[in-house]
Amino acid sequence: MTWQAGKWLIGLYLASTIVSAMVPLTLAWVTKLLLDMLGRGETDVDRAAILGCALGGIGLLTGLLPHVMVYVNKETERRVGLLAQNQLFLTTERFVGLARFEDPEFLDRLRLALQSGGATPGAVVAGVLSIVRTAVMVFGFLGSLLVLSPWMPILVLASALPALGAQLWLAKRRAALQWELGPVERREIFYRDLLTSVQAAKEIRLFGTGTHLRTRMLIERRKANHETSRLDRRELAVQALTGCATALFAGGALLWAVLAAADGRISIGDVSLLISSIAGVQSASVALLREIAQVHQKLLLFKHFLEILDSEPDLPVPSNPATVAPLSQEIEFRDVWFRYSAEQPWILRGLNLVVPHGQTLGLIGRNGAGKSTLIKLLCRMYDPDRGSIRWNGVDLRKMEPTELRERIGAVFQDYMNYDLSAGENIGLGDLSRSHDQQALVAAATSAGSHDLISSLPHGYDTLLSRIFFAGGALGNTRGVTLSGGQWQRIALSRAYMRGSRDLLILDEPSSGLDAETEYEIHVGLRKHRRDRTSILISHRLGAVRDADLLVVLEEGRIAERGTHDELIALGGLYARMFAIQAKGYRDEYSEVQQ
Ligand SMILES: Nc1ncnc2c1ncn2[C@@H]1O[C@H](COP(=O)(O)OP(=O)(O)OP(=O)(O)O)[C@@H](O)[C@H]1O
Repeated sequence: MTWQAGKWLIGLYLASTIVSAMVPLTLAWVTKLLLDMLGRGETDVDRAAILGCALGGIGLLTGLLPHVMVYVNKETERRVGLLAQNQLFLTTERFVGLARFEDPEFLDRLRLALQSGGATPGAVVAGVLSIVRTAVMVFGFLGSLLVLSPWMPILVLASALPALGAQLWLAKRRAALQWELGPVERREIFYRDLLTSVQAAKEIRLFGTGTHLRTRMLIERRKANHETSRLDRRELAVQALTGCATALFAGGALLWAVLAAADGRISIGDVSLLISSIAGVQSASVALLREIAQVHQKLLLFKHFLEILDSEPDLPVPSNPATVAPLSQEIEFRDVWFRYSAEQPWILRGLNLVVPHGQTLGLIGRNGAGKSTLIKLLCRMYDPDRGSIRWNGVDLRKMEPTELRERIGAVFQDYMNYDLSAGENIGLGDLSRSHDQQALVAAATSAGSHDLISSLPHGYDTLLSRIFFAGGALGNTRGVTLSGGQWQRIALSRAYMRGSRDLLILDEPSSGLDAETEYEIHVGLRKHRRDRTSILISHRLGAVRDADLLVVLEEGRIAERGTHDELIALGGLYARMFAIQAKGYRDEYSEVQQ
């Protein structure tokens, strides 16, 4: 990935790494040669000038190289970050179902992948190169020490081994801790987002829950802090121990050098070389150990990124998927059983239902009966656990979900409000026509939102947002805030952008609409539905009564089915619910009359 991000960057980084690794060692040797020359009282001006120039060059490189390396490192991280982010979101786009996004473990992994994926490949390459650089330095200095005394490099290496073991253990613990703290940190983020989101601000103020939510957020933060500071303390203890060992070793070596120089066994230049080498080895090995541990930890975290990239598709699609033909026959639910997970109860229990092409199905039932679930299965957001759903007789499992959804227009109960312009909000329904003004106006007119949009300050270009400025040609113009029912009409317009699709699904399309608008929309819908297949869910029975087939769901089973008149004649749940709603309207009407 890093190679893809920029080959020349890697080349430049590698070159500066090797040169910077040679700098301290060269400096130590040039200094030794200069001191020895001065010690011998030599007056070779040319040699002194060469050594002086070498020192100047080393100084220049010492000043310049770190900045070049920081720049190259940051540039690599930026480029790799972009690539990694793209790959991660491409992969999540390939999860065509919903189950993954309702799985806490997946969400924890995704968060870590987002955190580590962007920076890790670049950081690992930088870390590995830095390891190479420090290793070159360490071995160069060890070589210098070998010239002075054969046992000194062995002692240095032996003293570094326990520190390496401890650093690797700490790195593993850190990576594990980040995984363990995933749920804690996600809950903290949840409270933090609540406390700063405009959607939650109203309720939080009304119910006075701000302090309560802030306390909960801080509890999560404290839990995370407690664990991380425990690990930091362990790291401190390890570093203190290794620091003491290093200082003892350096002191001993220095003492030996001074005594050896006093005996005339080594020169002043050798003492200088030994001091530089010991300091060089020790600082380089501290850096080396830290880099090894950090790269190790980053690779452990990067595992989450790779696991997401390698995940199996959430909804299996055959290698040769069936083409999704225009709906010409029927949609059939054949003995469909479904539950959201093995630990949860059955939501649909052996459902058998046929919706013939060109007809309208009205779905009715109490809260939690399974109506929206049935719709989600029909859009192949999940697969049934048992039984099958068939489109023109072909099992949806044999189809590519994205191709199936191309044939469906839908408004879900929990539709989205996008902080985009009114036109964009509607255009998202069909990106291929999102710039077709006529199509946008036609969809908005069918859903009763054209007059509303026309009355906005910039018509279809008006930004519908409380949290952004319009930007572009409209500069710092504030967005417009719509009411709940107005948003619902925009969502309905979005579905109408796909109005020519084979199947139109509307889950509670009019729950927030005023009576007049609801009436207009239903008249429009009736016209639109003619000769088209549609499924309508509504608790307002007046809105679905003229459907070709009404189905009452009760605890995941079909309790009643028939036309409005048949169900009224049956005198069951539908008839009772209809009577209660009709009575409510009649009572209110007679109160108004009196
Ligand atoms: N993503 C989900 N994960 C787990 N359970 C779910 C999920 N979505 C819905 N359920 C459960 O499935 C049951 C049926 O929900 P569904 O939304 O299909 O009901 P509904 O008939 O549309 O209800 P309503 O009229 O209130 O909209 C409910 O008990 C609900 O708790």
